Amino acid sequence: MPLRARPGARAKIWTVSETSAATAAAQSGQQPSHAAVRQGAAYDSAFLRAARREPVPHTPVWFMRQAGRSLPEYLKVREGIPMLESCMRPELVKEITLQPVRRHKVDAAIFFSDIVVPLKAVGIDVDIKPGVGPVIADPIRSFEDLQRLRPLEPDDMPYITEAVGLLVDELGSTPLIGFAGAPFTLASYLVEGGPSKSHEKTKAMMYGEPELWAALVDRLADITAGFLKIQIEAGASAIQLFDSWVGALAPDDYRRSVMPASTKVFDAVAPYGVPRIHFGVGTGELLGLMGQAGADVVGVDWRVPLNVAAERVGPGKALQGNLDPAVLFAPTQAVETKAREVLHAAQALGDSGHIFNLGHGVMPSMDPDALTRLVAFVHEASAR
Ligand SMILES: Cc1c2[nH]c(c1CCC(=O)O)Cc1[nH]c(c(CCC(=O)O)c1C)Cc1[nH]c(c(CCC(=O)O)c1C)Cc1[nH]c(c(C)c1CCC(=O)O)C2
Repeated sequence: MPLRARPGARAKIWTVSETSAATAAAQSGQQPSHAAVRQGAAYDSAFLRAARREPVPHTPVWFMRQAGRSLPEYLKVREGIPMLESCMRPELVKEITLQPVRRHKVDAAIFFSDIVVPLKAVGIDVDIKPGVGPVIADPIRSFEDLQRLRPLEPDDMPYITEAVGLLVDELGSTPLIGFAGAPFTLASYLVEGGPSKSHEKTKAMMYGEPELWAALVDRLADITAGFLKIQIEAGASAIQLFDSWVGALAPDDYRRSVMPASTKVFDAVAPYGVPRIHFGVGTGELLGLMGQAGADVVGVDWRVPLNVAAERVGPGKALQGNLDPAVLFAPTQAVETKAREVLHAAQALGDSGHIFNLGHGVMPSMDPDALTRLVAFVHEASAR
């Protein structure tokens, strides 16, 4: 099916070379920054081309949570080192980020860190408990508590700048995806004090104390934007904003209470010209709004077929997804049948504009070989 382009759509935003950070800098009469020159090495990769909706030799593929516990080599290098400490060791971050690239031959690396790392950098007492997730010692529940959420300064995370720099040097033409947690998902951890299924305290604040809520997500937007800027300045050539838990909200509540903060994040990084991906779980009803918040690529979980997602998101944006992660536990032939269905549904986007991924992250108990086989299959089945 041909690309659908409507008048007034941002159809060309990633299709012209002047959107390259280096060229943009050159046109404004400035010397291209170090970051822009580094991004140039990955500029023509299948991943970045697909994100810009340009023709690709094959559908690019990477996996959320590709760096982590499904890999024995990860468990080995992490032995005895707490999660958050490992995020502050640049050589270790480099090694863990590269592990899935070496093993699976994925088309992009995702920076090994965590969405709570910038919260720790501004002084929040947070830990990541194995098998549980982020736990906050003193949850944020009042205006007074908000004072603890100071803005992130450019020099607050030298270990991130160093790790991204090491990685970009090593990755060459393979793009590095930087990421951050979106304001709603970070707010949920901060208000609940830890992982939550119902987000009850978070929603109670959102509905009951709208001014406090607005101030909270606005501060988080600044911290998130700061974390993304640090990664882009150091050489990340795309970013993904994870709003993992925002699927818990109805569209009107998303529009009123979350979208302004997420939009602020996307607007803050727009001048860099790197593709911006937005993802959440169970967000079928929010896909259009999440695109409107400022994403160039909308991540889709497995509950909505990509051709339906394309209709909901509208023209001018690429899609990422969306194989049910649990499919990886089935025999190879079933995995390939389901992966082919994803590729087929993506044809609604035309010959480009699709990045293959799982509908959520790799699970710790997954067989790494099944992931390696899936990458090869996607490359082969989508070769043009
Ligand atoms: C919600 C969320 C978090 N962290 C993240 C999200 C958004 C993505 C999503 O929806 O999955 C983002 C994240 N966390 C991690 C990455 C690294 C890059 C990658 O995707 O491979 C990324 C992108 C490493 C990690 N982050 C974490 C691990 C596991 C740490 C370990 O090895 O013990 C890794 C590799 C810890 C973590 N941190 C968080 C959770 C829920 C967990 C898992 C808790 C558990 O079940 O043990 C918060």
